[in-house]
Parts: sequence; structure tokens; C-alpha cells
Amino acid sequence: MNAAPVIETAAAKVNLTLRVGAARADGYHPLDSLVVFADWGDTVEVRAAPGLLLTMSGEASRGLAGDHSNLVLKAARALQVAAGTDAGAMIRLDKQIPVEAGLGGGSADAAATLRALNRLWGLDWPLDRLAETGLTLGADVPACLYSRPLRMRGIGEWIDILPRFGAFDAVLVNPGVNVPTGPVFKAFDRSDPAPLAEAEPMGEDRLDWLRSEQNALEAVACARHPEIAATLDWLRARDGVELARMSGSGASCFALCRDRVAAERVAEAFDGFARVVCLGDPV
Ligand SMILES: C[C@@](CO)(OP(=O)(O)O)[C@H](O)COP(=O)(O)OP(=O)(O)OC[C@H]1O[C@@H](n2ccc(N)nc2=O)[C@H](O)[C@@H]1O
Ligand SMILES: Nc1ncnc2c1ncn2[C@@H]1O[C@H](COP(=O)(O)OP(=O)(O)O)[C@@H](O)[C@H]1O
Repeated sequence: MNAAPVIETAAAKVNLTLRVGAARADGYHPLDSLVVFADWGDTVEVRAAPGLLLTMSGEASRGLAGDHSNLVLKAARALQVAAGTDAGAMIRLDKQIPVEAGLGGGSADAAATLRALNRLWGLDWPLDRLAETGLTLGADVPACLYSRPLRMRGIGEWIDILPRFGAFDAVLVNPGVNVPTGPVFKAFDRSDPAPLAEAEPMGEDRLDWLRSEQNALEAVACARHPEIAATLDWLRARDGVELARMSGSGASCFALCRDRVAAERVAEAFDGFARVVCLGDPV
């Protein structure tokens, strides 16, 4: 067993597009989403120890329970069970991603914990195998395990990696409302949705293609939380913004920008949480 700490980044997840179909019999919704990750997020650090212990730091950890309801400890416990090991860990979570924000923070933390413990405990499982355990923790966890541009289908378990999806200069903003995922899907159900129609393949001009897509949860989330609609209107009126959209079930929104300078101007002008990021593979 490894005595040195193992550190993994839990990158913020952004749904550049999100198609959602009518609910399946088990209540879950089939999705078709182009998912990318930011060069920014939480950090998970693990060290060998008896038992499982979690400590948290960081702006976004305020109000977040550090007990066994935390996805970090759920992930650690799930991996112990799946691997049939009683190895333990002291886990530190530096939490920067706002909670219930549509940025997959909890899923990213769970995925980073699985990757870190996989190394600390010398399991050496491939990501595909970790993803089976990850899916039991949340629909977004498999995508967060790969943490690179991908197309996500099924309810999140069917992943196609998109090689060489170069990064966009972008801004992530949060309108300051917590939006739990479940009620947004429930509101979506009440809009009498059609079965999932999968996206057409991306053409030569990816920005054109992205503009032709949407986030199917955006309208219901905006109706429930007018702050999101106001934030999107504000972003779309900014100079240098090529595309603005909500991520996941909200409330966070992203703006793809002409360049880094434009992204910085938007972030400086926003009254609230804003981060300049690269979304996609480093170019
Ligand atoms: C909507 C998405 C899009 O990436 O992102 P977030 O807004 O959560 O970041 C995800 O699919 C969310 O993934 P995740 O947050 O892991 O979902 P879970 O914990 O498994 O489920 C939370 C709630 O969402 C509903 N849910 C989730 C995924 C899905 N395909 N259909 C659903 O109906 C579940 O019924 C549950 O009530
Ligand atoms: N480490 C964690 N970070 C964030 N949320 C967590 C964590 N552990 C458990 N949760 C719970 O998971 C739920 C989803 O949170 P989060 O992943 O931040 O939102 P979203 O699904 O909108 O991206 C929240 O109810 C939160 O309390």
C-alpha cells in the first residue's frame, strides 16, 4: 500500500448541450449531452489510514455535511465493498464548486475519490470498471471519472469520448440560487415531453452546431427560478459572448467567449460567483 498522499482534481462539469427524453419506467430520463470539464474544480487528497475519515475546506464546503451522506464517503464505502477490501483512508476535500449548481460537484468529488483510492489501495482498476461503481452513486459519476470531452447517453452510463475537442475560453457564473436536480426533472415531466430524439452529428463548425442545440431543462428551470433567465439575458447581451446557456439542471450558466480577454471582462462585470475557465482539452 502507498504511504504518500494521492491527489486528484474533481473538475467542474458543464453540459454544453442537453437533450432529455420522457421518463423511463424507473423515473430516470434518457439523455444525450455533450459534456466538457473545466480546468478548475475541487481537490481530493487521500492518505492511508485505518477507517474512513473526511475533512473539508474551501468556500463551497460551508453548509455541506461531512458525514456519511457526503458523496466522497459514499464513494469510498462503495469502492471498499466492490473491491472487498477493508483498507481505509484519511480524505481531504477542498470544495470550490458551488453545491446544487448544475456543475456536477458532488459527482466530480465522488469520481475523484474513486480514482484516488484506486491508486492509494493499489487496485489498478480501469476507468470502465470504476464507472460501474460510480453509476450506483449518481448518473453523472461515470462522465466525471473520464473528466474529458465526451458524449453522454443512457442516463449517464453510455460514454463516447470526443478526442481532440479543443478548449473554449469561457465563464461560469452562478445566479446564487440552489437548484436540486430532482424537482427540475419532475417539472420537466409536467411539460409532457416526447421520447428522446438523439442529436445529429456535429458538423464542421462546432459553434454553429452548439447553437443549433439547447439545454432541454433550461426553460423549466428558468420558469421556476427567474434569476437564471435574468442571468442568461445578461450574459447574452455582453460583448464577446458567442453562446450562453444553462448547465445541467441549473442554476449555473456558461458563456463561451471570443477569447480569454472577453471572458475576463464578463467575469469582472458579473455581480456574483464567476470563474474564467477553459472548457475542453488543452490546445
Ligand atoms: C442533470 C445532470 C446532467 O448532467 O446534471 P446536474 O444538473 O445534476 O449537474 C445529471 O444527469 C444529473 O446527474 P446526477 O446529479 O448524478 O443525478 P442523480 O444523483 O443520479 O439523480 C438526481 C435526480 O435526478 C433525476 N435524474 C437524474 C439523471 C437522469 N438521467 N434522469 C433523472 O431523472 C433522478 O431521478 C434523481 O431524482
Ligand atoms: N461532496 C459533495 N459535494 C457536493 N454535493 C454533495 C456532496 N456530497 C453530497 N452532496 C449532495 O449532492 C447533491 C447534488 O449536489 P451537486 O453535485 O453539487 O449538484 P448538481 O447535481 O446540481 O451538480 C446535493 O444535495 C448535495 O447536498
